[in-house]
Amino acid sequence: MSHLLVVMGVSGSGKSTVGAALSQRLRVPFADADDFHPEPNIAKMSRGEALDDSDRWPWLEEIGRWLADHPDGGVMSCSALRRRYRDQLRHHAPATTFVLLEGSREVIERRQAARPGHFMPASLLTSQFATLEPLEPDEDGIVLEVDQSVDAIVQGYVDVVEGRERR
Ligand SMILES: Nc1ncnc2c1ncn2[C@@H]1O[C@H](COP(=O)(O)OP(=O)(O)OP(=O)(O)O)[C@@H](O)[C@H]1O
Ligand SMILES: O=C(O)[C@H](O)[C@@H](O)[C@H](O)[C@H](O)CO
Repeated sequence: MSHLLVVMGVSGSGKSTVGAALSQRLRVPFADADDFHPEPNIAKMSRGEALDDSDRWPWLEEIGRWLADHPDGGVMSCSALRRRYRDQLRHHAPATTFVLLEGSREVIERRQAARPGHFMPASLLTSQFATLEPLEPDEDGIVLEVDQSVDAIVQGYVDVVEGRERR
């Protein structure tokens, strides 16, 4: 079975950390959507301004192309906060599974505060939570709670997928 995943969620939910760990466990390539942002997007977030749909559109096109280029499997860490962003990615790569890292504002805020030197200011967390649209029933998705170790989150993914295969 091939694993083509987008690890999604708000800033600080652990997308980069969990995405890298999942790619190792599944032995598939990893990429981080943060590395695909054009410079003006990084500058905007660094100023404490949230990205809007028009900032995200060309960036999501790049992410979609990466997914389409990895039909045999891959893990991409990408916020993918809105349903229409996920639709845009699925347009490029329909087989993508979205893994939502879900956590309380309290836990995620604490982790962001403890993370040194990242361009994303903690002040944007309110807009990140406000923008996040949960996975809908017709989306291929898995929700994992972030308030556990990275190994436990990875194992949670494996357990869900193995459970699906047995059915
Ligand atoms: N399960 C976990 N347990 C403890 N700490 C974690 C866990 N997952 C991530 N962290 C830590 O929380 C911080 C945020 O994680 P990470 O940078 O992976 O989030 P992110 O969603 O990729 O953020 P961003 O989108 O802003 O880049 C990091 O310092 C990371 O080491
Ligand atoms: O859609 C968004 O608002 C962006 O992707 C942000 O979430 C950042 O890229 C990232 O999470 C930085 O920390």
